[in-house]
Amino acid sequence: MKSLGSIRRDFAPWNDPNAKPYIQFDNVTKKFGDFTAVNNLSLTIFEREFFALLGASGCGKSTLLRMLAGFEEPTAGRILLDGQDLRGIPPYRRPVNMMFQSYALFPHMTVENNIAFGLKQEGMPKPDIEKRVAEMLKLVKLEQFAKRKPHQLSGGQRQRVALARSVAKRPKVLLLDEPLGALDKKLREETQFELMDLQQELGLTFVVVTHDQEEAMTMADRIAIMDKGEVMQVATPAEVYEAPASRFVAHFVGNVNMFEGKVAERSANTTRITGATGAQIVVDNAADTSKGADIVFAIRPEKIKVSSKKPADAVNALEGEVYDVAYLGDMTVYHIKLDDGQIVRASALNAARVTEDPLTWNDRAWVSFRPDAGVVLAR
Ligand SMILES: Nc1ncnc2c1ncn2[C@@H]1O[C@H](COP(=O)(O)OP(=O)(O)OP(=O)(O)O)[C@@H](O)[C@H]1O
Repeated sequence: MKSLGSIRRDFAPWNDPNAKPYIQFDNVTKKFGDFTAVNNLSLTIFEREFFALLGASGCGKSTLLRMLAGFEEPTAGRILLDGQDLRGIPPYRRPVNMMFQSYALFPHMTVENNIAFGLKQEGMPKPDIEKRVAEMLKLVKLEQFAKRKPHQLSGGQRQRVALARSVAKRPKVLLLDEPLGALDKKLREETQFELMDLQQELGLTFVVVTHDQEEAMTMADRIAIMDKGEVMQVATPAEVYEAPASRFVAHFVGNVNMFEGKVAERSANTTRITGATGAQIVVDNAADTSKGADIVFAIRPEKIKVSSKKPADAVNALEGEVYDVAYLGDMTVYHIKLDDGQIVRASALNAARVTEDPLTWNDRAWVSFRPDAGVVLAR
């Protein structure tokens, strides 16, 4: 596959066969009574990685994090940190810290005392505490708020205090469970970038739990997509989006169109697929597709072009009718009902203010796409 790399150009230890994993989940199962929250899961995370656990509510992502922190023990399997089995090691003796949401700040304490709290408990000498707190305040850009109490701060500022408090002890690994959950969209996006900067500046390993795919895509080096206590795919955001391993992952992250059919013919480089109603498309060869096999071609909306006339040079062009148009400002989303009844979603960036070939409801339209614009998945 062509470069679907990490956002940090030179950081991809997972591709280096000699790189040693920092955190290892080794066939980990967690049961609560009869219920299996995490099912025989294996996963490796590297030092300095920003790793995201992404999944719907109840898929087991918090349970995984809590086992790493030491608040729960696995029912079976092992968790290793830097080669050491963590079983039996209490939370406070693990080089791991959990960042809780900002409402866990002490309301009666000033910002600086909130940040200093864990250091005092640890018995750090006073001058060292003062130095560390000053460093932390600078890091999260809250120097002028040191003497305020949490209720005198905005939501985003409180979040930064919570962050400063959790990194003050210099844990090697910081665990973040829905860290930006309490923030509104705009602030959330800003804070995502701040978190990424902070992680790089401190050289820490971050494991973040989120159910927000955009958040995971924005921040993480790699994402583990979870479902029902199992990992469905672990990959970079670009790989998860452009090369989803399964229909589940393709649907879970972003929008996707699925063309279902049987392999009609395979030539050197391409596979011809015939759909249920006889329409044919040509796609790049996928591994293991023999003639007659049931397959699905998954393609993202922005890879599909919509036009009023049949594009002369398109390998794949299917005709239909404009069913819906949604103008979103930066882009326009079309729903095209193909003549075989399938509805295709296509999105076009509104790069110019005025469109030359505007399409509207009930217009005849063509959708076209390249053979390499999507991925072939098993049905
Ligand atoms: N202490 C417990 N006792 C019994 N069941 C539990 C316990 N903790 C978690 N579970 C169950 O395990 C499953 C996974 O929970 P977990 O908190 O890991 O999910 P999650 O993916 O983090 O979901 P959410 O996004 O809603 O927090 C859920 O069905 C939950 O009800």
